[in-house]
Amino acid sequence: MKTAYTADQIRGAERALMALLPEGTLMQRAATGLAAVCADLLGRVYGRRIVLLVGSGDNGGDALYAGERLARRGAWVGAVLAGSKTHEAGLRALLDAGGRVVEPPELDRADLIIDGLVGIGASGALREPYARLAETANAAPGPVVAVDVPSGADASTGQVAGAAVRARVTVTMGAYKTGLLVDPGASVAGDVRLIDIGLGEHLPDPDVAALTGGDVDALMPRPGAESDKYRRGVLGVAAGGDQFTGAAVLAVGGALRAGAGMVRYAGREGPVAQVRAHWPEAVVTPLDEPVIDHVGRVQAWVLGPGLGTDDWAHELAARVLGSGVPVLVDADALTLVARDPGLLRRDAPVLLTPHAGELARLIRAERDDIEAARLEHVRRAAAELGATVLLKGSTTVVAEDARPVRVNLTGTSWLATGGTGDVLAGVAGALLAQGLSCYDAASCGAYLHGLAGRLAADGAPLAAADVATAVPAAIRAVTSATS
Ligand SMILES: NC(=O)C1=CN([C@@H]2O[C@H](COP(=O)(O)OP(=O)(O)OC[C@H]3O[C@@H](n4cnc5c(N)ncnc54)[C@H](O)[C@@H]3O)[C@@H](O)[C@H]2O)[C@@H](O)CC1
Ligand SMILES: [K+]
Repeated sequence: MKTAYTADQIRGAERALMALLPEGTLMQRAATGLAAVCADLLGRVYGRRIVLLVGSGDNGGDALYAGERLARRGAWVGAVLAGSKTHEAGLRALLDAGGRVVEPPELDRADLIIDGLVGIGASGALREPYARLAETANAAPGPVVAVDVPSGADASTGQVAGAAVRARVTVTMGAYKTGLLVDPGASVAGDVRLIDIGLGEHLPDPDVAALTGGDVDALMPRPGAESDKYRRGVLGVAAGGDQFTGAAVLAVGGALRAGAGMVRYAGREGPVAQVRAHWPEAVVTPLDEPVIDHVGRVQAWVLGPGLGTDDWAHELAARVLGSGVPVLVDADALTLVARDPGLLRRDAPVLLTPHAGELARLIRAERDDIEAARLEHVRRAAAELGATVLLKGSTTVVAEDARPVRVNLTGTSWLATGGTGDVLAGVAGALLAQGLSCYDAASCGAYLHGLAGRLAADGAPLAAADVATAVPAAIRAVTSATS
């Protein structure tokens, strides 16, 4: 599990550790790690031009001491002092090592820029002159290495309220910060390298966590000698309408590839014909009326992709949510639930899988506000709706009351194409039917779906059906990486 923490949590751990160590030890550890990453990025240190952006706090101190180390290895190092004050001992160390104080135009001639403007001590949008320096660094030809977090991205939330440094690499101290795993912070952080400064045992329970392939492998249900198709998990899919027949095909396709023992599809005439034609493996029940009594036993339902939002769909949603098994609610069913929240009053677990627009309707918020503060809104939704919520997007996040938010790191922008959400619903639904909790089914489903997207895209456009096809390869990849 890759775990991440808020600024306050990191500060608490740092205080506990600092009490045990001579003053300045942690900053020296941080600077050593930072200088090593910079040297690695440069390839050759001697004779290279390195410009430090130095803010008034300890983030600037880290940059200055790393600059000292690089200057001792023969680099030309200049520091732009941006704050009203400067870490004095750090500046002295840099000057003693042959470094110098320079003006911002030097940024344009740098082979490497180190962003030590602000770290976990930042509050709010970058003020001047920091904001302007961040923009200048972004426009300069040399790569930027951010110290701890890219200045301008909130360490605790990943929110970017104004200008922010766009880093090639972020060297983060002691532990990942939440804002490095969640967009937009994650996308300005570049490649994140973690420097161990010894915080380990002082860290509390994480704020957010990201599954690794090994975690998914450990959570994935596997058939045993005693398994049969019923015991492996039967998923019901109530999706598709006469208008959107493809959603049903894609959701069933995702489910069939993710290990369900059986997929039962129930729907109207149009999608029934399509599902039958694509998936002879699925057990298909045409519905004349919106009832599910004759569909057969299922261990979980996927409800909603392409279903429509008319009275018929509402009645079917009420029947499915009235069943006693876990239900994944997606797409049109989210619209139905937003209109009629009473549908969610049930004892069995619910997993909601909205994108930002759908979540906006569910919790009466603005879509843009949700995109800007994904963690805050997904947590609020889980608490208010009493459900597990998977918020889709450039970083997919999964919230359930009182658990760390799970962040998915496997996605690719190529997945932003029609129908991939239907496949995700099928994959996560199949995991629910196999007995995973909503929290695990959602986060493993997002992981496998993202990885399948990467495998299917391989740097080129993909169609949603390709993602479903690649799900077994994604499962194999997590298994072979850990066996
Ligand atoms: N505390 C520790 O033990 C360690 C801290 N380390 C470094 O120290 C950093 C934290 O240092 P600090 O607590 O001094 O805080 P920072 O250096 O992150 O920032 C605080 C300074 O920035 C200014 N500031 C805050 N928000 C601003 C904004 N929006 N625009 C412009 N200026 C703003 C404040 O006035 C203050 O002077 C970490 O991110 C890390 O880089 C590392 O050296 C590891 C050890
Ligand atoms: K920084």
